[in-house]
Amino acid sequence: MTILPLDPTANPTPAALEDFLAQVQAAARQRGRAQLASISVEVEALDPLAVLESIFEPGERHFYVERPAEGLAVAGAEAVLAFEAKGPERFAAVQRFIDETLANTIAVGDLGASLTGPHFFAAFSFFAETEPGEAFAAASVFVPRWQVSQRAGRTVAVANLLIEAGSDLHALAARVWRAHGKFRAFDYSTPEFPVAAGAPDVAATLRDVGSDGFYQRSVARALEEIASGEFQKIVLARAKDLTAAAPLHPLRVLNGLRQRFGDCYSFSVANGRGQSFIGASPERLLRVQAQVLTTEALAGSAPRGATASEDAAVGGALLRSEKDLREHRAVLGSIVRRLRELSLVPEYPQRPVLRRFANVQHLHTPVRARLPDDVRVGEVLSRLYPTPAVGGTPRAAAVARIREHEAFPRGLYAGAIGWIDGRGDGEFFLGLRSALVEGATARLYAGAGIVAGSSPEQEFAEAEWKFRAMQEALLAP
Ligand SMILES: C=C(O[C@@H]1C=C(C(=O)O)C=C[C@H]1O)C(=O)O
Repeated sequence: MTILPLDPTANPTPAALEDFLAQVQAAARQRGRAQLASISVEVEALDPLAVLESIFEPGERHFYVERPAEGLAVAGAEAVLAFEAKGPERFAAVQRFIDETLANTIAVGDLGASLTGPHFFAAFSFFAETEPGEAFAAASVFVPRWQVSQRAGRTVAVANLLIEAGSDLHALAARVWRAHGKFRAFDYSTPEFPVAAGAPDVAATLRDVGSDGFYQRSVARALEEIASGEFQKIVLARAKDLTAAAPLHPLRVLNGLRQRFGDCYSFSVANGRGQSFIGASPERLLRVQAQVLTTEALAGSAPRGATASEDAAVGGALLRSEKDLREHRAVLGSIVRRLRELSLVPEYPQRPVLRRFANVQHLHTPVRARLPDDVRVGEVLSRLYPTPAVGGTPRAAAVARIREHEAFPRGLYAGAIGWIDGRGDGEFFLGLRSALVEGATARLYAGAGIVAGSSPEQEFAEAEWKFRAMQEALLAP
């Protein structure tokens, strides 16, 4: 990425903007290929979710993620550039697309702050190949036309444009200028959306995907495979289909999720064809910031207690549960081993602690490592993913059985979702506690890790606590 030492706020006129675009166009002519121009400007406080909601159209592509506990929210919409890949090399293919694009990117603005410059929003499905008719490709990445983000109360608006040798700069400058004016004094009014506002949707139906007892039978079969030594751990999920009386608005559902799950990643990824994958995920896959990698093991689960003493007792039992500690160690051990394969030196505490969310509590161990300059986020992703938190151990043997034990294709459920920026920093979370929303229907997903000692009924119940977050958010007024 080339950074031009121009301050777009020092001389904020359409002519200055056109001048900058002319420099980018000169580079496009010289290099013989289109250049990405990226303009970042700090603006007055905006709520990125409200901005996205006010321009929401089911047919437009978008990416949204918010983690209120960290003061982080990012929205990006409309694709300037997009790329898809599949197969085992999909992480490398996406990283190559990003590197090539950045080699042809010219940016201006306050690029010292975080969440400035172009962001590549990416979603990787759980399996390296998808099935016909699925909503998302096995790997998809896009650069949005505009992006609004907030971190620690500071809001940045980014406009991205593709400039070709023959682009009409005057028209492009006028468009950015109009968008800039809009973000300076944002009008939050929202278009009409046919949602039954106010009353809870009593007409909604919710039913399990797969026949009665399918999940419990799958868990029983997986336990036999574990006993025969095929693998030690496998994650098996359930799905439920919800049909509402009126179309569901994914971003309004998100507003409920972010309020209730401040410590989770509340997200929405829209494919531009009317389907949005949304959720409130508790689990970071990785974050890379200034060459420091942060990841975590999150495995071993219990419900929340109704009173403080019941909650403490349930949490205490989880911290001592031999089965949950074994499950947790399998996840941690695999993360540590895979990071060492990249010659990293992971640091982590000896014992897990509890992480509590509104509906469920988990065993948690944070992991950190310094990342050498030449190791890219895509490389770490391809090494770490899928972690045994969503796949199993040993990885290949467990993952090979998942599809036959589950009644539906996973799509982005348990997938890797996040972004890589122009500095090579990035953040990815797992697509858990999630649903695929389309019109008035939604498919909800939740699963659990199966190890020796698991019981089919208990794992069914564990998924049920996890479903609760999305179920309540979707059915809320
Ligand atoms: C598989 C899911 O969650 C994962 C499985 C967990 C477990 O089995 O204890 C805990 C957290 C997640 O890593 C899910 O939410 O669908």
